Amino acid sequence: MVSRFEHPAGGYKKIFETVEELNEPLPATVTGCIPSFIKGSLLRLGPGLFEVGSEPFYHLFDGQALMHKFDFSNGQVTYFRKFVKTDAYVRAMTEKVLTSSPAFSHFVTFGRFFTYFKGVEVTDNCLVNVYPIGEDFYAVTETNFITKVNVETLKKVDMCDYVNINGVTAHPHIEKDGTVYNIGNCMGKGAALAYNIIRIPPKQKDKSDPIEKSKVVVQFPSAERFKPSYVHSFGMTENYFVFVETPVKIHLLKFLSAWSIRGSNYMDCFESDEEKGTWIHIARKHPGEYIDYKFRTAAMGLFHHINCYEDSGFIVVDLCAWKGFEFVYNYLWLANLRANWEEVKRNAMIAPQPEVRRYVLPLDPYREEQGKNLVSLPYTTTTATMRADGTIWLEPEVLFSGPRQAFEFPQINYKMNNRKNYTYAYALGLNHFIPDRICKLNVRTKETWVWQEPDSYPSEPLFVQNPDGVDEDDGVIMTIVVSPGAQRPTFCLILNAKDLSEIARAEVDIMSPVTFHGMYKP
Ligand SMILES: CCCCCCCCCCCCCCCC(=O)OC/C=C(C)/C=C/C=C(C)/C=C/C1=C(C)CCCC1(C)C
Ligand SMILES: [Fe+2]
Repeated sequence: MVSRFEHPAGGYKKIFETVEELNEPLPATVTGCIPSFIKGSLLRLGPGLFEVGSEPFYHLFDGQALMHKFDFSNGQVTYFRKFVKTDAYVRAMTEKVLTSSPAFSHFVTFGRFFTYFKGVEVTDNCLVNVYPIGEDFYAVTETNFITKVNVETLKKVDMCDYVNINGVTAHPHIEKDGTVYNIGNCMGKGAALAYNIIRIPPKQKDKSDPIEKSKVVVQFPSAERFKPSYVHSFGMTENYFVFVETPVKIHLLKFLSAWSIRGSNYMDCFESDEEKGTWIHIARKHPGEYIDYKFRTAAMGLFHHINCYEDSGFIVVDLCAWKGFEFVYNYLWLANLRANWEEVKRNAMIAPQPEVRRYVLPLDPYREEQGKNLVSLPYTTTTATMRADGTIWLEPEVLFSGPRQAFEFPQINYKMNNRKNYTYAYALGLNHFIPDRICKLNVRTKETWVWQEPDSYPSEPLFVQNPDGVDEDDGVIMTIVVSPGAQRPTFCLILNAKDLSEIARAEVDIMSPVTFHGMYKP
């Protein structure tokens, strides 16, 4: 599952360049045969504006949110994109005029692009993901601001108006009835630091906005009094929430002062705890109740959970880990990503290394004597051992490991197998942080499949189930690929999820930048 390609021509630099939005959809050229069940839209978010006037943004996550849409109807495909008209975007466009003024000497990535809320400035630049709440769709980042969209920007919503939270992740779990669960930092407001799980109910019979009925269902305590960890996603089984508290910490003082110091960047708010390792917490879902088991493991970075499920008194937690305590975002400066290939490789040599891992958490950890492995699931080498101090030490099973070859931005057949003992995971392959292939992993046998083409840069692979299918991998993978040297450089690629063979592609004669996350809207 490692990359077959080197990228000496540096074509990947183009996916970190500014593009313009469109005024109307572009028709795409289709090759192959689009499956008849693909009738809907592929929606994706990412950065689209990487500078303001002559002043550049510096970090991958600073670019202004651009929403992409491929529409599928009767085998015909169109492509459309629009910047989300957030306050951050409007201010960037205003600054664009200002930067031509000689009085404007120093551009501040962070301070200038954050909007005020209750005395603290927080960004609404929703470049990370899009997901449904009730009958609406929201473009999101990781702060308290989410933006209602239908490609056009509809309205900005502040989650602080409804729940005690300082941000929510871009990775909620959504149940079959539309109930949304999410997690976010809760920085005090009279209480200790914590992480709150919130629940947004599904579409309401009385047509009211479900967001108004959002509730905190359970709270995880913070390992450190003044330094919460950065949280990007969480796990959810039938009956439990799983929260991995990594050593990447938000330094609160720096966080609060960052807004008032010119030249400060949100990357300055993070620091790594080199000693604490990783704490894994669980909580019961119905009713919400924190369970004070002290699961501990070695330091790791974590952005994306793959899947979590219960099996015979255990919780199985599969995730895309990054070894060690260093923050991977420190390697995602645009200067690093736009560097020449040899330098890109050199940077990735010293960065944390990726690994797909399985952890198993015993739900009854006190039944065995100290020092014995508590995990008795027959299909995994994972261990959990009670120690004298009452902590339970976890050792993972490695499901996939390739130095500097990440299996990241993972997806599963969420509809059929989320929260279940599943077999297949799909992901974007990162070659020294450059996205250059689509991967599939059988988490039981560790068998792998790859789709890859020279000088082509795909994005997160979304799984869409064949409605007539029975197997977990009866369906297609949809991804947006950018091939900068091609005549039609952007295309939506549809792969057979069984073996990652190509079914169809819909190409447009326009360049596109990188996208992070998105969804298929039937
Ligand atoms: C698609 C390919 C990209 C190419 C390179 C990728 C390399 C990736 C390597 C690891 C995986 C990383 C996954 C990251 C995925 C993602 O989508 O990240 C986007 C995250 C963003 C934009 C985060 C923004 C966070 C903000 C604004 C946080 C604000 C906050 C604080 C700084 C402290 C207090 C809380 C609050 C307000 C949330
Ligand atoms: Fe993410």
